[in-house]
Amino acid sequence: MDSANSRPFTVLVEGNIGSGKTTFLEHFRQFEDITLLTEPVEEWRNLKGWNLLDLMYRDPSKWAMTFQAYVSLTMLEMHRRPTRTPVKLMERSIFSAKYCFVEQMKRLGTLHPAQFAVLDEWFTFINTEIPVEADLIVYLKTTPSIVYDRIKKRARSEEQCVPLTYIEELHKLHEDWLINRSHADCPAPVLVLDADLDLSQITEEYKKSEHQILRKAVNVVMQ
Ligand SMILES: Cc1cc2cn([C@H]3C[C@H](O)[C@@H](CO)O3)c(=O)nc2[nH]1
Repeated sequence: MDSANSRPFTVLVEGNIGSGKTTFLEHFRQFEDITLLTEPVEEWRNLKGWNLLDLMYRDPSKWAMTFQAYVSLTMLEMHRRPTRTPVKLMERSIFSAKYCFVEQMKRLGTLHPAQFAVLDEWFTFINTEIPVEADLIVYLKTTPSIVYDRIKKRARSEEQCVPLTYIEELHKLHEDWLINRSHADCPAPVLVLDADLDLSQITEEYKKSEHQILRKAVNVVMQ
């Protein structure tokens, strides 16, 4: 692919906490035509020694702004990262930052309206000034109670205080964005996968998306 003037077919992998996004991306590590960009959680857990993820969950009102400002920066860096392969799979995006997590914290009041206004100005600037393309969104659709149990089993220490209601609200925001299509500035088609399936059955579900993603890779390479 001539990477000088064409860009990779970009797939955003979206879903609630514990919906299996990392597992989904790992399934595609077998293909050399695809670049995988996983969510930089380790950067959020250690920015110059500060665990912003932990600070945010322990005291959301104090740290939500700091955390979401840094998450958005890392997402923007991932959107802009040059990719030599015909296909790029990204875990989450500046769109889920805006429509799911920042929106959730605004509604919960852990982001003050003035803080939300600042983040929203950044999102508007990014949307108008910096081309963030998405060609397909893979939505790992889950049931809140199922991912809540997975979060408990996964036992990521910072998340153990997350209540089921938080997961339920995040689910509604994902559904609003990706099923009801309530936001116009992310027009990419959405492929919905049933991510409630457990690991033994989920590979079949992933194979459904392989065709859509790899076919695009072949098309891009053949151009
Ligand atoms: C774009 C974006 C991703 C993201 C993840 N998170 C949290 C949810 C999980 O507990 C952890 C890893 O996804 O980070 C968040 O609070 N805000 C976010 N915004």
